[in-house]
Amino acid sequence: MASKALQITYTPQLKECTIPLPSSKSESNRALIIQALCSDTCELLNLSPARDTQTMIRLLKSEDETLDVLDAGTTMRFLTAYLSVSRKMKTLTGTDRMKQRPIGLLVDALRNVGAEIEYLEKEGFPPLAIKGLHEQSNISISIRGDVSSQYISALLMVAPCLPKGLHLQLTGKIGSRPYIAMTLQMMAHFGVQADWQENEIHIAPQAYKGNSYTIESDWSAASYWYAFAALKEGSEEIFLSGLRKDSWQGDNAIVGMMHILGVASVFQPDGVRLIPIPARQGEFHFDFSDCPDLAQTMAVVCAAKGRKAFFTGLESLRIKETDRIAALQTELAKISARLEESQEGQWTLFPCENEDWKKETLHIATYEDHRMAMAFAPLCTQANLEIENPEVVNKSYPGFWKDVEQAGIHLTY
Ligand SMILES: O=C(O)C1=C[C@@H](OP(=O)(O)O)[C@@H](O)[C@H](O)C1
Ligand SMILES: C=C(OP(=O)(O)O)C(=O)O
Repeated sequence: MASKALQITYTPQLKECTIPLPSSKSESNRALIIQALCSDTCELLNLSPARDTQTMIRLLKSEDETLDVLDAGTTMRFLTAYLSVSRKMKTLTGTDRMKQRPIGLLVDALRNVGAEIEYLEKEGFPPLAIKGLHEQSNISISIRGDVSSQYISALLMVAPCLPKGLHLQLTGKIGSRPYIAMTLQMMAHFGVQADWQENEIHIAPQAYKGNSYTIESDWSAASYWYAFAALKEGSEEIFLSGLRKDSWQGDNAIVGMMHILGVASVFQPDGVRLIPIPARQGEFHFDFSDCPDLAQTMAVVCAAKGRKAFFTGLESLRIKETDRIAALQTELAKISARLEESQEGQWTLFPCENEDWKKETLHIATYEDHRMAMAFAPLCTQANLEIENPEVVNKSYPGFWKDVEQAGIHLTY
């Protein structure tokens, strides 16, 4: 859906500001599935305003035969497992892009457990017809760990509700590992124990227990504010509310990454203060295997700060909201920066070669990917910007542009 582009005025120095941040869509979508599987009352506080979470809330209540997840990966994957065990006959569909995002490994795993699921268009991809699980066939199954951790989280959340429980063997490299840990931590909070030893996770049949849970602010959303802090001039502080030092979200890895790029984090009981410090010298190595959603933020900051960096762990980026590698390469070229693969899995970020791009308005395409819009927005500290389809941010952070205005940045729609 094309909309008018958003003009962002060049603003090198931001106002001192407090950014409320949305709460985590990853935590919210897990909490909602657990609540749906729990027969006691679960009180969920501070659920995310993200479209992905609002879609999950709506679809869990829906009586419709066809459920449309739009572009929400976790909603698609978690509902596939949830509907299978709750014996609901539903069709699950999504956007054109969702129909290109693979789901075969999860469907195979659920079929191995005994679920009946059919592909309605292309083998291995949504839309799916879910017919439910009548009798559990296998207790022990294996699944690759290197494609999407969301398949694993989906299986884990339904595992205690299976008549015989589940023994899951993860094969190959495990990507996005903190998201798996988050799933198990949230399950433990609602009374379900799991045993995770190396590549094997065992969950006995057991019931979720009612509890209340307050969702933390979203660390992936926080990363864009770290980027503003790293690129702006002046000593004004940015305060990010609702973030915890002992977070369950792996994207709090942004704290360490940005420390070497010149942003210190001071934790307070109600959030974190971002304070400018001198950046470390030299070239940087960043591994995004555990935190793929930070790759776009870091690529833009390294490019604009003129820092050459070596990136690994980008494998999953090609199957997200867009092919994020291709999107990054195209947009970084507009600021004379490059992201190139030197050997398989090893990427080099060559920073901006010149500053010519700062002289004119920089047009950024967003590829129906919220993270492209938010990762490039901090470049308004360097040049006038124009962001295509700014409403893409609604997927995870509907208040993003309002928060940008709070930082003293002028927007024109
Ligand atoms: O489980 C989750 O909440 C998520 C897991 C990650 O996906 P992958 O496991 O596919 O890398 C991440 O990129 C996504 O934004 C959210
Ligand atoms: C990859 C993402 O989301 P999902 O896979 O849940 O669509 C994301 O939010 O960056």
